[in-house]
Amino acid sequence: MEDNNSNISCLKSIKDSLDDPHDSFKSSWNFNNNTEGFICDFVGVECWHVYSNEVLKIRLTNMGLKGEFPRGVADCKTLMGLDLSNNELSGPIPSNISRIFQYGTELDLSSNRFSGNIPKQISNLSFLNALKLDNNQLTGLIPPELALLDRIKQFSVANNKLYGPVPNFGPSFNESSYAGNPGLCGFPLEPCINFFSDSFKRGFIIGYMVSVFSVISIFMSYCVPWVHRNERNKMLRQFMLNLILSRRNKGEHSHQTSKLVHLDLLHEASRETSMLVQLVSRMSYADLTEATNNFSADNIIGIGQMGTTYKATLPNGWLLAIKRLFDTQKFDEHFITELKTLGRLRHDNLVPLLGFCIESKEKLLVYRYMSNGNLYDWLHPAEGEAKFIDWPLRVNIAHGIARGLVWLHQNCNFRVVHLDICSKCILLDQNFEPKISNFGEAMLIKSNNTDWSSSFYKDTELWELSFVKEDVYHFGIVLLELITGAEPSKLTNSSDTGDETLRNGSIDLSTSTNFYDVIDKSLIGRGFDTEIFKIFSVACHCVQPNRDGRPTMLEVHKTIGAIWSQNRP
Ligand SMILES: Nc1ncnc2c1ncn2[C@@H]1O[C@H](COP(=O)(O)OP(=O)(O)OP(=O)(O)O)[C@@H](O)[C@H]1O
Repeated sequence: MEDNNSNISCLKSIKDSLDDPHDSFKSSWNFNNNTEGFICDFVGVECWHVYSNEVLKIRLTNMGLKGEFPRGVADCKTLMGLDLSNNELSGPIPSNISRIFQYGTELDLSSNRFSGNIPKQISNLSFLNALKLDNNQLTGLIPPELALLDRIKQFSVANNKLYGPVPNFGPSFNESSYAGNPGLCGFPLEPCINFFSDSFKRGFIIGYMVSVFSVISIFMSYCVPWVHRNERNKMLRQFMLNLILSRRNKGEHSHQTSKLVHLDLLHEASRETSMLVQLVSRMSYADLTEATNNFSADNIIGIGQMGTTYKATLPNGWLLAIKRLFDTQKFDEHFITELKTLGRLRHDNLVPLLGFCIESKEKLLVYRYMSNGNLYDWLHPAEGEAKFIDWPLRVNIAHGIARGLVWLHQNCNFRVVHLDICSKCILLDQNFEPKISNFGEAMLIKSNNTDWSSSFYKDTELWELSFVKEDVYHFGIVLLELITGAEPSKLTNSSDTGDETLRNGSIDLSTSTNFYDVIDKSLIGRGFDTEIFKIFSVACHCVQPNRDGRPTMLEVHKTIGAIWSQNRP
């Protein structure tokens, strides 16, 4: 009886909240009758059973209805389908949609005037198999969390004003689902790597950024004395050089300096927190506890410097890796940096950061699970472990890491330097595709940044030399590790202390014994020696002490790609 009453008050509330200029449904929704099942005769109402007041579907379509999303549907506890398409409804899609339409399987709000962002909470509608939001005025990013809707069969957001990457749904939808949103990218549309190649898209994004930062930049250009800015730049320049010099030592000074630079960046990044919340969903501690079997020791994948990583399984079968940070403030900065960098980046060669959780003292980062673990463990298997990756796979991995780094350095709307590339932070998915992880040391700037506090990053020479070439160096070490199978610490020492074998790329293969001394013995004589030597030469370029002489990641990526394709069909 209580359910019946709530269904009736649900329909009453919908009737009251909508403007029905052509009297398409209101006159038929007559609440004077009180017999069981009377609401089932209402126009657009379908019940579970004609003799009971339990609403199954509400279909009010093509009626010229005006008003906002009828939040009263929350009282229709048994509602599974809501079709309000082809009306003139406006305003936002409610952010508490997952409570309002808890058991919904079909939601059709297409061809209306709904505006604002698509709420990420839609991803909590776990029974949803049809979501139609096309032909509205929706803006912003499509929440990547929508990819968690594992029952979804129909999906359309065509003809809105959305931008950014499309969600990585398991079964992908075709282009028509996304058409008419000039800023969207990623399969089945143009790859996001070309996001800035189209002038319209560029205009769209830059317009957005410029509007946000123009006030700040105008103020800073005219009000901050030039001398002051110059001195500050000099100081920051010194910071960065110190940072690079001391980073190798991993000493206290390095930590202090990096902290100062990070604080500056965090200050800048904090302006965009609202956008980040759209990208990385906040997950509940209770759900994550359940998914890891109460953080059971059996679920531990590994223990790093910052915390313990657990394998987790969601009720829908999705596999996650959850990094539970040790309870110390020391890692707060890493935690935030990881969220603010990796959280907004989506690329095939970056590990997807799906969410985070902060509850009392707990800080957790949630990633997609990479079933082949990290590259380091494959190159340095424990005794008795039968792990081996052959040369073609190694080149493919190198090529993928380079591709990811090129994207970070040059091709996205944010320029990012990782600053901690190593074989441990290269994760491998089920196909051994490499995914860069661990962005806790990373730095990020907008590519059209005009903010004075970051103007030193616009000094291309400084940015390239201080940071980008640091990533190139670390990538070179990973390449050497792939070629030699040696521990990275050994390689770092060799190149820093002047081992000519590793520092000099111009080794003559026909005469040199050095090359064969250092190469991983298991790779020799399998038809790839010349190719290995060429990659070795690339690695030596990357690790040369003179930063100026190191190639860019774009050059490295092209060279590896060319070497790779020369010998393969
Ligand atoms: N998304 C993931 N999927 C599968 N395994 C992962 C994932 N993320 C991390 N791991 C594994 O969990 C372990 C711990 O990772 P973590 O990043 O904490 O430590 P690390 O890589 O040793 O780095 P550090 O010690 O610098 O923190 C590593 O063995 C790593 O391979």
